[in-house]
Amino acid sequence: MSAFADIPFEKYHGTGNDFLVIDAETYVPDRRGLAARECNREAGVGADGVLYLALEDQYSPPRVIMTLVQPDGGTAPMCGNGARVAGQWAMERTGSDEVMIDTQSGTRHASREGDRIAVEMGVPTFQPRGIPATADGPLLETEIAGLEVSVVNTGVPHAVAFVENVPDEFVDTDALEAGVDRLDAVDLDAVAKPVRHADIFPLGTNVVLASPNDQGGFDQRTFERGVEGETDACGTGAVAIAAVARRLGMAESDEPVPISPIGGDLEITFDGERATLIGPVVHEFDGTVKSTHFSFEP
Ligand SMILES: N[C@@H](CCC[C@H](N)C(=O)O)C(=O)O
Repeated sequence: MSAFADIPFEKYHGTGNDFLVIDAETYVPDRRGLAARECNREAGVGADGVLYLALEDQYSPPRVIMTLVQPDGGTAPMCGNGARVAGQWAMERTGSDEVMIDTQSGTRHASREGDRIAVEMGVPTFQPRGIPATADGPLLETEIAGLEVSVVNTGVPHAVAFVENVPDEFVDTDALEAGVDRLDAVDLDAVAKPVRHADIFPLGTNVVLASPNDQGGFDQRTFERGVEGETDACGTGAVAIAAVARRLGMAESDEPVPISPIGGDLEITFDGERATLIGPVVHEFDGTVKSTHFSFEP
């Protein structure tokens, strides 16, 4: 018999979007409680979510079933950076340079591309039913809760705003005068929360700010649903920026789109409408956390 068993985890990040990875075979009696406690950056290890990964290495290529539990205790149907982490994790275990990742929003192919991991992300949808959003047609350059956004689902919903359209009341003008970039001067919490919770989105949305940069791509900031705050990167959000930029004629349709979140550099490529997310993954350290429930072992 043991109380509060030790649960092994591995800590990874993809361009700063960080996760505790727990083998799904490990008995975790309270996944919701563990995520709430251990994602907290003061009281716990600190992370943007907990990835439960189940490896099925009898297949070729190997498969991994991915479940993301977010700090609010809920699960998300997809996570682009989490899928890149899942790909790296499964490749480390199997020696394979490609794996299939089963997510709640579909099966995704991941491969090693030099020192980066690429995940095929499917076709972004602008149709309201697929967002989901209560609207008669695609929401493009539409004002929602005081912000002009274009809305797309890239596995999860994203409302994408270009920084020049953020109202001045949300921008720190002193910071601008001191030379801070407009994207960095935005009060993201203040501008994003009303959109994140707007009635038009029955399941809520993530909110992404994009700013054209010198590399022919976009700098990114993201307010994430489930984290309920800003993260250093968001893979589905990066794909959302690229998809919206192509749709609005702000990016070449045949060229890779470089996206730079706070935590590093990502690249989005398209095969027709099908997007692929490419970027680095880092295995940071390993450890154990306590289970949140008293547990009995035989
Ligand atoms: N960080 C993720 C997205 C995770 C899900 C999101 N917070 C949601 O609830 O929709 C990514 O890299 O895509």
